[in-house]
Amino acid sequence: MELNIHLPTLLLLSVTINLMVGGLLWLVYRLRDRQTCFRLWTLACVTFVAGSVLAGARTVVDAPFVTVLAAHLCLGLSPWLVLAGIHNLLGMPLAGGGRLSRILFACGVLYVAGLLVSYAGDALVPRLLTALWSALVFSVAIYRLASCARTPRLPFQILQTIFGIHGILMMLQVLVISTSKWDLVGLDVDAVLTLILTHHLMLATATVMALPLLAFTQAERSLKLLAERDELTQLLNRRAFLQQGIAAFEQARAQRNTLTVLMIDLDYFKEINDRWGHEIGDSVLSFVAKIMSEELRDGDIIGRIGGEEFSAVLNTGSYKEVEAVTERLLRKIAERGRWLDGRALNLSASIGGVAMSPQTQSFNDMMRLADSAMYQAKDKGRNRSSLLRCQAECRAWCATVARQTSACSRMQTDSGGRSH
Ligand SMILES: Nc1nc2c(ncn2[C@@H]2O[C@H](COP(=O)(O)OP(=O)(O)OP(=O)(O)O)[C@@H](O)[C@H]2O)c(=O)[nH]1
Repeated sequence: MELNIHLPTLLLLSVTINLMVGGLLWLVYRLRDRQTCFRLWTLACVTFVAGSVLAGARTVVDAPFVTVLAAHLCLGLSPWLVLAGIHNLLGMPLAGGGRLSRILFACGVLYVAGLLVSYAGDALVPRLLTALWSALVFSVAIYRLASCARTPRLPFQILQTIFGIHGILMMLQVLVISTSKWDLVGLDVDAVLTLILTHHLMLATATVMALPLLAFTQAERSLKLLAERDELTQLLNRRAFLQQGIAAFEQARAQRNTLTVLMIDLDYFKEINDRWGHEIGDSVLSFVAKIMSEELRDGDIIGRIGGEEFSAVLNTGSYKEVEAVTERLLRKIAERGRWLDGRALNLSASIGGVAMSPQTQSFNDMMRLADSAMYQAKDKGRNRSSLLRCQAECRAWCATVARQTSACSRMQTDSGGRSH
């Protein structure tokens, strides 16, 4: 096999690109609140460049301590730094984080020990050790990226593909080096290793270029979460809840499906605040949010739409199902909220609910009806639910709510308030 790859040129190109991308990552690190992953990835570029330069100096310097040992330590450290950056970005601990981290650490110790023992002898052994170590680190990186199901998936898949090809190449290198001693298949070992090195350099460059893409999509995702979540309960905030509720309503109408809106309000919450303080009040709100998240289904939309007011959109219009859900919610709140943080709080809630019907022309109609049903539950003595049952009843409610709404806007106008 005739290969016309001019290795020094390729090395120079890879070193230049890694230096440029490393510089860019360092700049991002300085500009973006010093996010640690960017510093780790900058160091990964630097160690990769250092390793490549030191290994390349082999032809002019006869000092294996530098051109083999130091070079391979740098080349082995580089993928590990990439992995450490990914861990930092995804918020996972690298050290002390379970069995996989311990195995990786043990393999790292063996790898360094192996280099120390072999660097002065056959040059292929350190190469084999570094290839094995890199393949292991890439496999762990693939596993880590796969185990956190985040959206958008694309940057994760790009990196996983690069790491996958990289890992396969490294294992191929291990295979070629280990069989080279016996010359089993008559391979031109140097040519094949040069080919592998060429791809290795290109993939290493592709990796450092793909990392910022991953970091930026992660940052965008965090911002989106921040904008649509209620800080205290981590449920959807009012704006995001309404947005998702309207979308679910339109979709249900288009597909001739149905859904139910629930309005949940804590009873006598002001007394809890007044008696135990706002901090306890806050933990009560988090407690109710937790119960709702646990008791409702994954596809249901749950939000905190006001102080002590929660709302949910359920993917069902069945009175029986909704009744079972509200009974379960009321029971859990009362049972688990009897004592909270060592205090007798005796929590309860009132729930109003309405299913989609010809009378509910918009999601806002449903919210209004569920709200007035919830007030009916309060009027009837609290700690109960009030669900609008049939179309006739719903029609009557719609008329009442419409009268109340127009009376309210009349009152606002009469008292000098502005109606929009
Ligand atoms: N701790 C805490 N309290 C809040 C928050 N938002 C609103 N509140 C309080 O919630 C209370 C709501 O009181 P009300 O509207 O009178 O309702 P209630 O006491 O639950 O009475 P009913 O609903 O009629 O049973 C007020 O004291 C608000 O200060 C919050 O984020 N944290």
